[in-house]
Amino acid sequence: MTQLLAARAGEVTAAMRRVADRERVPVEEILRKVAAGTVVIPANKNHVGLDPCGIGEGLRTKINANLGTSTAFASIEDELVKLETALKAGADAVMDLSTGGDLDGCRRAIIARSSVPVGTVPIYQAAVEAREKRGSIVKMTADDLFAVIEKQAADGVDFMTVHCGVTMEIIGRLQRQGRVTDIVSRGGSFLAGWMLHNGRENPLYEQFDRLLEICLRYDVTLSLGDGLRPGCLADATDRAQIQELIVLGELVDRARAAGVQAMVEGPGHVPLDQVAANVQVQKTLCNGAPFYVLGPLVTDVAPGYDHITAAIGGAVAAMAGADFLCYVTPSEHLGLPTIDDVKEGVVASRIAAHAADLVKGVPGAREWDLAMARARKALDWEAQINLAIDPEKARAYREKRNPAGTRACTMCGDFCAMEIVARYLGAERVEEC
Ligand SMILES: C[C@H]1O[C@@H](n2cnc3c(N)ncnc32)[C@H](O)[C@@H]1O
Ligand SMILES: Cc1ncc(COP(=O)(O)O)c(N)n1
Ligand code: MET
Ligand code: SF4
Ligand SMILES: [Zn+2]
Repeated sequence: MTQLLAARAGEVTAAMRRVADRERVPVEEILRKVAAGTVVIPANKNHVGLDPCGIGEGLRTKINANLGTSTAFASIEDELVKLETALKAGADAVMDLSTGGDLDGCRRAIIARSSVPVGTVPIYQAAVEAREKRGSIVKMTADDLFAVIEKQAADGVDFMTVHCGVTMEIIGRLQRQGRVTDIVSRGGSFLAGWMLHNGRENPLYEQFDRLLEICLRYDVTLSLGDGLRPGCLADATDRAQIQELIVLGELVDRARAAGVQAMVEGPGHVPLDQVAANVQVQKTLCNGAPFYVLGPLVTDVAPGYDHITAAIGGAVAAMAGADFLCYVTPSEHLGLPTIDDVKEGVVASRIAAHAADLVKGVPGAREWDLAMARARKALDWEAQINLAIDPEKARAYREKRNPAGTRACTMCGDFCAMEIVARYLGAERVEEC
């Protein structure tokens, strides 16, 4: 039974109890929201060692770190170090997006070592294998694709990105309307290429029930992919993007009816003044399904700093109701991320999520900031470092720029505002400065 079917039957699962504990909300609320489909708990029955995590309405905003090999960098060991780095930095979920080397080995190693939910995009492996075995991606068969989905589900993948909304009709609309960057989704590009070359409809759309049957058996959560997301500000919120979202909304209904948990993926490159509208439209078209956004990146011109462009968009999106932020690292648009990029990406994304949680009334969010403010006022450096979102970085700065034992910091030195005011205003009031 899936979490969704259990919730609908009124059965509180161990995963629901754990999510309720972690979120500090009553388990009845989790049960009600899982039953309604506005919260998902991606938890494959075969993922041993998973600490269940809830994503959706009213819960802490979650963040995902993308990992995985590419053709140029195919070392599993490197990706396992990135996994450790992402977990230590506070990622709530990870995705294995490998396309190079031993794909089965990499995925299995990541699942075995990950306490957080693991996602994949099965069309990647299907495409890589079609090229190896049949000479080209377009020679992939629908059965090849479903065999990969079944294998990854059996391995314990908790959520899968499936670009079911890339249909012939929408590709036609995209071509007629014209775009600057056409299709930037990797999975979307594989499917569109396959469909146009073979003159056939998307098998993930055509055989959606076959997909649901697999997800039902393992309790894989569907992450309905945005194969037609905009790849630049100029293409944002266009007809193709919105029509795909309409289709994804219909598929959410079908997934729920079948007892399969579903969330929906969103953009991408979006100007700041369209971010909230994108979230609102997703929420209405998809009947409150959790929204999983890539960024959004609010400008196209900052390669090397796209963790920042994405954090700006992510904060606004989460404030408007997005539930799950996919990190973007400083190496986006430039190359496969390094270990340092993974850390920077996770922290930037967590800052965006927390900034939104502060104003969404998420339990515990304001208390964290208040504790930091009190530690700052008390010039309690140990507490400030421990409360920091990235304690390692905070400690390094404190040590680098202050002689040991300094009470204030070298920003103001002898003229520390906190110290001066404490003398005249605070409990430690003394004679004179
Ligand atoms: C959809 C998102 O996935 C990222 N992405 C794609 N493949 C990988 C990988 N192997 N490792 C990390 N990130 C990846 C892209 O950079 C994009 O931001
Ligand atoms: C939020 C989000 N969106 C999309 C993808 C898949 O990537 P792609 O569509 O490029 O295959 C992803 N992993 N996460
Ligand atoms: C397929 S990797 C590139 C993804 C691209 N940066 C995007 O915006 O979606
Ligand atoms: S990130 Fe690089 S490889 Fe991926 S679509 Fe953009 S240019 Fe191509
Ligand atoms: Zn991009």
